[in-house]
Amino acid sequence: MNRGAAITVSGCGKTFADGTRALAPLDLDVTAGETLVLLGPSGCGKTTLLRLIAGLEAPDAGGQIRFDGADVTALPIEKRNVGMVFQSYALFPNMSVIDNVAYGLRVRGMAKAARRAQAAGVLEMMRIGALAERRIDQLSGGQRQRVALARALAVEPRVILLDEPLTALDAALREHLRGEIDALLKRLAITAIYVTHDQAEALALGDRIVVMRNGAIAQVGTPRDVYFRPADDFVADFVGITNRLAGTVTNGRFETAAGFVPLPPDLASPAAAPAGQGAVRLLFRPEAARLIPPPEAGLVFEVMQVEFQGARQKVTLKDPAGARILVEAPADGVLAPGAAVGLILDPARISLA
Ligand SMILES: Nc1ncnc2c1ncn2[C@@H]1O[C@H](COP(=O)(O)OP(=O)(O)OP(=O)(O)O)[C@@H](O)[C@H]1O
Repeated sequence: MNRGAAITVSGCGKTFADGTRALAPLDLDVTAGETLVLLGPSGCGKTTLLRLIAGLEAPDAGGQIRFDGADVTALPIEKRNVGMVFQSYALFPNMSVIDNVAYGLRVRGMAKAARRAQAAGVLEMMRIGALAERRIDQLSGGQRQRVALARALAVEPRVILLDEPLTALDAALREHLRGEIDALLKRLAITAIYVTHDQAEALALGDRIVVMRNGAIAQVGTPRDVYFRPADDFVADFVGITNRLAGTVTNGRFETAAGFVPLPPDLASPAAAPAGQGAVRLLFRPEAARLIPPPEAGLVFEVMQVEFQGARQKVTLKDPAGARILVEAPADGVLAPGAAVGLILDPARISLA
């Protein structure tokens, strides 16, 4: 069963009263039931976009937001059937856990016994039933965030909006809760929009990721798209380490100082060539390359540095023009600085810029 709403954002920009332009007018389609992550550096407009979808903020004139086709632009948050979770929890500190979770149901006029039963069910689902009668100020950060999530889900929203919900927690707990949230959102098949500046969180949780920059959308894609086929340098650098080789595209091959790379058809066609032509750059991630013996390779590099990490090793390589790249390889082969190595690139994980 899919109980999530499809969301359409059309021409929604936001300029605040003081003249700050937080969002340029943008379009975005969120599929019913998906988890969409808004990823980007501080100040890029993620929270503003989330607040427009929530109904906590109105878009500039001309913007429109629809849930399952129905225009909700003029509706306040309480009429949109959305649940929200914030980094700061925003719980009532001196109320019990179960009263916090039942709060939204009380506001909707549900009778006491019924709302407590429904809240207790959600607490069980989140595996914090034992905390029902505790006060919020007696809970750990991770427990508070579970309560905040339970409260958002208790009203059975069709959309859940999460703004950096794990940022206040320590690394181990963050990763653990991330897994729980992921499983929960998939099980409920609710539409979720999740704001974060943490790329690992975005890659792990998102069905799709919207990478934002300066109030605009830089790229929308699956985690694999965004990671392996970043739309531009900004996306490539924001979402991990990227190698860049300078060269030219000729006859379906990328030619560079270290040799050549055969291009897959979608990159070799003239239509795929970056604007301007002439010199282009080939982009790939450290793990998209495999080391092989030089005679078998189109690309040959010199080993500069090897960092042994147990199962894997990080190898810094230099091409004849002096450009450096970083490759991650299994640690089974011993590499000596100064040696020549061949490189083969996974055609599905390279891009041109
Ligand atoms: N109420 C407001 N009045 C004026 N400017 C605002 C207001 N709210 C946000 N801004 C500005 O709009 C821009 C986008 O802010 P927003 O909070 O959406 O960014 P963000 O990507 O969520 O950043 P962060 O991760 O730091 O929360 C910023 O320059 C911010 O200072």
